[in-house]
Amino acid sequence: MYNGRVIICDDEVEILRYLSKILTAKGLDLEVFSSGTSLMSFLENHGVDAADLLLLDVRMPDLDGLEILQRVKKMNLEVPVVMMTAYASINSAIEAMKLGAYDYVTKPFPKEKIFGILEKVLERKELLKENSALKDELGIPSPSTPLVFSSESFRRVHEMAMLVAQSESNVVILGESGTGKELVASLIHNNSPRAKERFLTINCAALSDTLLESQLFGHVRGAFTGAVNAQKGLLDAANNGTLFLDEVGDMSPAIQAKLLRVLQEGDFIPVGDTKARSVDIRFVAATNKDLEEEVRQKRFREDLYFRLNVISLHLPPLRERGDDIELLARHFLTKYAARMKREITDFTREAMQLLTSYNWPGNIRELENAIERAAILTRGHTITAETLPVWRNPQPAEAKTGVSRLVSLETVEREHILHVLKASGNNKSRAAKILEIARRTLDRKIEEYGLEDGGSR
Ligand SMILES: Nc1ncnc2c1ncn2[C@@H]1O[C@H](COP(=O)(O)OP(=O)(O)OP(=O)(O)O)[C@@H](O)[C@H]1O
Repeated sequence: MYNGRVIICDDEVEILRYLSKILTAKGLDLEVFSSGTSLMSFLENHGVDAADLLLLDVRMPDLDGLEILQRVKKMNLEVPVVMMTAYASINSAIEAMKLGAYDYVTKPFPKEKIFGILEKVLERKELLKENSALKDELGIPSPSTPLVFSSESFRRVHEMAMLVAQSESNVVILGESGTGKELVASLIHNNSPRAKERFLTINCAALSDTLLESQLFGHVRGAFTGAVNAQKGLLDAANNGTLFLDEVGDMSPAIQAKLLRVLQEGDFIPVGDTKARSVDIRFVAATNKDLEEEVRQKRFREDLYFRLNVISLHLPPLRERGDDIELLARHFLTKYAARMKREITDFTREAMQLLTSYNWPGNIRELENAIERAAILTRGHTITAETLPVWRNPQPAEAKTGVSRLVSLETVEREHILHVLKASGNNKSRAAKILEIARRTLDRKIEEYGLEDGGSR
């Protein structure tokens, strides 16, 4: 018998029946969904609700398993995700592993396969518990990724960040998606007097209001439907340390008001509680929105803006960082070649030329994905231009919109959306942000232009 909780999502009723039968027989608690959208609305409102495993079908008509996996990762929901796939879609399973899935099973699978995974997952949970207790005792700071740069524009930001780190001031980091805002926030923390304390992060755009509120402030038992146990919030957990508020510009007015109290009074009240708790936290916030404009439009509170924005850092987009493209490309090549145990050591001149002449709307994250992909596709010791297919054609945003190519506005829009979707690893939330349109608008356009299957129409 096992002691745990599993969430299952599959549109095939037979599979749901089979899994429900074998898992409940082992004493597991289940939460069952027959469509991706119903699972997502549950996750948005309740998080993973202390589940130990999420079993997710890859192919579902309404919402693809891979898209759900990406959203789960973006929401920082801590649950191992196991993808269930038909043999024919094994490529999606491999893609899922790259996106951070814990494992995958091919249908039809014997029950021993699922039990084997469950045992590993439950054992891992125990280990993590011990581990985090140990880390708490020792106060070990989180390890940080090295910042790679040589450009003058980034050197100035780095210098400023190191200076700012010494102070106790709150900081706002501005910059396009994927420019390294979170990495710079961790650099500030790791070089600050709080370095031995925790650095915690939360993405304010990825969570529903209710979930964001309870993640930040915590809640008492029974505070709302589904709050089976009391839960400490991130403000409690980050006490004496640094809290990174990613996409702060997307915070609702109600949560902005509650957060302002923390900044002004140094205390907060968990959801459903009556007593305030004092905290001492340094806030680093990031956004790719124009916060001043948000304040002018009355979407972001001015008082909160002034409290957070004591110092602001502006991260330049990759296309304005000159030599950094080559340096970063080499850095990621070393990283992924080592990870794949492959001896790939260089780029052909043509490949490097493509990399340095591209405009990188998804910035460093896009570059990193591109190099990882190229390393997978490369057979020899050198990355060739052929492994960078996205850039073999001129970019729609630039060259294709020139007068020499007389096409309709619709064609340009379709191509550009497709290009940004690819560049963002098919992450629609990120693509919508790059395109500066609402996620709903993007969904509508994807449907309109038939881009769901990668635009093969
Ligand atoms: N200077 C750098 N050197 C090495 N890696 C970097 C650098 N800057 C960013 N990265 C890597 O690029 C990726 C994106 O960085 P990060 O998540 O910090 O960007 P972001 O601006 O916070 O993105 P978003 O706005 O989408 O949240 C990460 O994997 C990060 O490790």
